[in-house]
Amino acid sequence: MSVNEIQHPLIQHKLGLMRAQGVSSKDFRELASEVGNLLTYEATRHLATEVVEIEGWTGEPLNIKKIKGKKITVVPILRAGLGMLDGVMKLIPNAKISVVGLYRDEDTLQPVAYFDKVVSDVQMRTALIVDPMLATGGTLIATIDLLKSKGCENIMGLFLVAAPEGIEAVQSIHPDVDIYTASIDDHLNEKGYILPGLGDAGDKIFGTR
Ligand SMILES: O=P(O)(O)OC[C@H]1O[C@H](OP(=O)(O)OP(=O)(O)O)[C@H](O)[C@@H]1O
Ligand SMILES: O=c1cc[nH]c(=O)[nH]1
Ligand SMILES: [Mg+2]
Repeated sequence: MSVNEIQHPLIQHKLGLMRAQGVSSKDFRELASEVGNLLTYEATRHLATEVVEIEGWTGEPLNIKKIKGKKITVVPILRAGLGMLDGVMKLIPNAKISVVGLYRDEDTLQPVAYFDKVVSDVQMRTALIVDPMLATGGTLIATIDLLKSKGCENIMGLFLVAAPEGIEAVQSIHPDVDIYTASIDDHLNEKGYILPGLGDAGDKIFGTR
């Protein structure tokens, strides 16, 4: 498993704006999408390419590079993952989308699964899980369990913010999954919120509460 904290100035600048007290839902949503886009650029850096011959604009044969072999399915985790989805899809518009729905029980902090619609050929694809927050890791572990139970073997996750506790939990159970995040934050508080974190990302994206 590789854990990648992306230090790009654009990502750090945009994430900093998201952390401000009183940030509007409109700004938070736009920034979540933009950082999701930039994280996708980083996470796809190592996709294999192959050379194929085409007819170039002069009519002469020309060798170009195309992304090779395995295709991607993007896996947004409802609800908050939807806030990053359009930014991700702008870079990989032909990817299939596998939606999963889980929420974290506020008292037990355990993930509760309520929906999944995973593409039928997920075993032939790289899954790119998308969620703003990796806190205790329970939601991510449950999502990876689901994808693996359907035969998916290549899994990556994109997160705006990740807690060290959650990364460690995921690493101990799913050491093969690569993580890309804009920030590994400090710690979880007693309610399982990431500090300094972003607060409740789902509520900010959807304007609830
Ligand atoms: O790592 P964990 O401790 O499992 O917590 C992370 C999960 O919590 C948040 O979702 P939430 O339960 O708030 O659902 P929502 O997206 O519907 O707001 C977040 O978007 C992750 O899915
Ligand atoms: O800090 C956190 C932890 C879980 N879910 C969130 O939205 N924020
Ligand atoms: Mg939430």
